[in-house]
Amino acid sequence: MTREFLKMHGLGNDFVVIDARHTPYQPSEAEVRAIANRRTGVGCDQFIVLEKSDAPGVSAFMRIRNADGGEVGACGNASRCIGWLLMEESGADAVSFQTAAGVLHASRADQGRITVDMGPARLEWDAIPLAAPADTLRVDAVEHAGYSAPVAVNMGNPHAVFLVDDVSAVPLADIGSALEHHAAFPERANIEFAQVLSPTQIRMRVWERGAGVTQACGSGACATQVAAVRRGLTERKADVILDGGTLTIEWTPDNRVLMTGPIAVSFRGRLSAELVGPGDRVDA
Ligand SMILES: N[C@@H](CCC[C@H](N)C(=O)O)C(=O)O
Repeated sequence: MTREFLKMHGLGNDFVVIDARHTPYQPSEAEVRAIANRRTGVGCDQFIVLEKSDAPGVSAFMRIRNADGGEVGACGNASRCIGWLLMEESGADAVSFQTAAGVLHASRADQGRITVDMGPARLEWDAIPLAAPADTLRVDAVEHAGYSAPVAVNMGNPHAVFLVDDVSAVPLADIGSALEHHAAFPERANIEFAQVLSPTQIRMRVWERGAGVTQACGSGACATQVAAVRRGLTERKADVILDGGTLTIEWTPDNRVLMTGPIAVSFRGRLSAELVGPGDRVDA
């Protein structure tokens, strides 16, 4: 038998989710790329594997891989999806689970939405990480195609947020890759362009590391709200409007970043035999 998967998304940022809590599954980068391929595979922005965790007080471990196969520390939209799955399974209204970047806490919010405490925003240059010491409020070393001095924030993964006057004018697909791979970011970076509409509303577009332009990025929305508060542009709680919909983000005075938004299940399926090597098949 091949592996069963669940296709889920958060505001159009979509995931193939595999439950490997009983039968371990660690596909190679090439295998993840094949599954994520929208023409020949299932198609997704991120590939999520739910694994067993022996850590106290957590329900599972969430492993996150980008469409390019690389493993990363955070994915806000998938965290809401996994939080919801684990709560549905247990019947609880709150759950904790582990990621490579730390333990996350998810809970039910209004209108079927899910809140995830995405943990602290890291703002030190070497936590982003940047290649050299710099003020993360304006990283002057970064300049490309007329866009410069982003705010750098680590939300378990690296983000560079450019605050601009007109986000719709940004040629994101043309310049995203060069910024992701800028020499200032030794681990590459997720790139956000954001326009503050009011003290409680931001419009944001994203180029994700390892995935390109996506409909939404939860950790990117968190980084954007942190960046806007740091620049004195928004209140502590604001709506971040992405191409795929809206997330409410609150950066608390004790440095927790709370993200609230919807989740969706698209369909359940099985990976075809070509996408799963013989060694990774599961018993019927
Ligand atoms: N879509 C995600 C972020 C996924 C990881 C990111 N591309 C990275 O490389 O760090 C989100 O919703 O946060």
